[in-house]
Amino acid sequence: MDMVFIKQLQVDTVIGVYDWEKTIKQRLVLDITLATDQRAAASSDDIRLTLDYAVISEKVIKLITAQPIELIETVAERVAQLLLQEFATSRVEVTVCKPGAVAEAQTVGVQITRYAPGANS
Ligand SMILES: Nc1nc2c(c(=O)[nH]1)N=C([C@H](O)[C@@H](O)CO)CN2
Repeated sequence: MDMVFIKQLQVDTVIGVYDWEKTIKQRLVLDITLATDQRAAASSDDIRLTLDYAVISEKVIKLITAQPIELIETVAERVAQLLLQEFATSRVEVTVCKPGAVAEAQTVGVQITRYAPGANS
């Protein structure tokens, strides 16, 4: 399957479980992959026939920064549902990292895969 991907999308937002986290912005870093058949876009050289990674990035940033969220699991799920609802894709993978969360670790995070209704899982 062909893929459109976005790597290391940086989003500064209010994220976290603890009270002290609710008054500051912290960085999240996302990797996103969307399955899509690219053959029609490639043969016609027409962006309207593929998934525009710039448009996707903009919508994801807007969604995440719209309101405070506690868990990065919630971020991952909301992003996956947005992508499945608004873009022509059968399968999405979303990784959300919170690099500042654990001082002893390079990064921590969650990764999910979600399918469009009717797509093979
Ligand atoms: N699985 C998760 N574990 C933790 C989360 C989270 O979102 N998912 N969040 C926190 C705190 O907000 C933490 O990042 C503060 O440093 C702890 N564990």
